[in-house]
Parts: sequence; structure tokens; C-alpha cells
Amino acid sequence: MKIVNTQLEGCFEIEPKVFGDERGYFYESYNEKSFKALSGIHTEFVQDNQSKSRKGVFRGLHFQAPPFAQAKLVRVISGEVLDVAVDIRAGSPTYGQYHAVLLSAENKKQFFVPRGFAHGFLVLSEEAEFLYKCDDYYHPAAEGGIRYDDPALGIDWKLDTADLLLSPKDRVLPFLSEFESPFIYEK
Ligand SMILES: Cc1cn([C@H]2C[C@H](O)[C@@H](COP(=O)(O)OP(=O)(O)O[C@H]3O[C@@H](C)C(=O)[C@@H](O)[C@H]3O)O2)c(=O)[nH]c1=O
Repeated sequence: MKIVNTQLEGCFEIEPKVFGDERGYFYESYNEKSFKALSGIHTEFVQDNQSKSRKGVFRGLHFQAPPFAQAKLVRVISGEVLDVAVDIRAGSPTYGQYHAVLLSAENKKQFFVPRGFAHGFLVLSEEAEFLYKCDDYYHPAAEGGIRYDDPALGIDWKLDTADLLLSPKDRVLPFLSEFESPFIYEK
């Protein structure tokens, strides 16, 4: 596997080593030892989540506030999504900046979203199944988020955002300017 760092400190993409043969393919979708050795991060994942969504569904931009913050290792097992992480660590030199990556069953890329980032994805294919590991458990009372269509973020979603399907909860999330981050940047 190969780690590709992004412009946002702590956020990186993973390109797994895929072994193809006449039967199909094989790859290690997660190997704790390699993950820790290559990333230098000693995250202990405790929960795996899976969701399925149809084209035009947007989930996000979500986080859990400390002390229940979650780092996530995300990937797609069918279809294609545009996955985005936004730096919401108060005082971060890249506060409000985002990284977007196309994740698909085809490219098998993974994306590591650290604590202190809001995360979301838009489904670009007819359907997509999304799988992710989290390093803390679900705590609904600690859930928070910011609006995906905040002009201050300026995210290019690659689909007409007028017709997206969002949960009622995600429709009323605050814009960055209305938002007080529960995360503080630590160098
Ligand atoms: C996230 C989560 C939800 N749920 C329940 C609550 C609710 O009834 C149902 C659907 O929840 P949501 O609408 O919050 O699901 P969803 O919008 O898919 O939320 C997810 O979005 C992506 C972008 C993330 O990054 C995740 O961390 C998570 O926030 O599942 C759990 O039981 N455990 C969990 O860990």
C-alpha cells in the first residue's frame, strides 16, 4: 500500500496494492501493522460502518465533538463518490480548507480523515456502498456538522447541487461563519 499525503496536515489517501489474476483480484483492505508503520498514526479503530446511497445523495459534512471525536478511514465498495474532508480545527493554518478525492470500487482508494475534520460524500454513480472504520464509538449527542454548500468552502461537487438528496438534519447545518468549532489545532 502507498500513502499519498494531501495539502491538509493529517489527511492522506491510501492506494492499496491489488493483485489481479484470471480469477479477479485480491488485496488487503486493512492491515493494522502496515497502516501504522506507513502513516505513523496509532489509531485504534473500534467501529465499522457501512451505508448505501443512490445517485445525488449527499451525507455530511459531519463530525463528533471531543471527547468523542472520530478519525475515519473511508472507502467505497460499489459505485463512486466524491469524498471531502474540511479542516475545522480552530487556529489551524488550513482552517476552512478542504480536500476532495474520488473514491470508487474501481480505484479502491481509501481516505484517512483525522479528528478535527468535517467529513461528507456525494454519490456520483447510480448507487454506492460506503464503508468506513472509526476510532471512537457513535455518540449522537456529540454529533455536529457544517453545510456542504457553504460558499466560504467553495467545494466543487461535480453534480448540480440543486437536486441533491440530504437528510433533514443535514439541510439545517450551520455555515462556517455561524459555527464555533469544538476543535483546537495542536501542532
Ligand atoms: C453514524 C451512525 C448512525 N447511526 C444511526 C442513527 C440514524 O438513525 C441512522 C442514520 O444516521 P445518519 O443519518 O447520521 O447517517 P449518515 O448521514 O450516513 O452519517 C454518517 O455520515 C458520514 C458522512 C460520516 O462521516 C459518518 O461519521 C456519519 O456521520 O443510523 C448509528 O446507529 N450509528 C452510527 O455510527
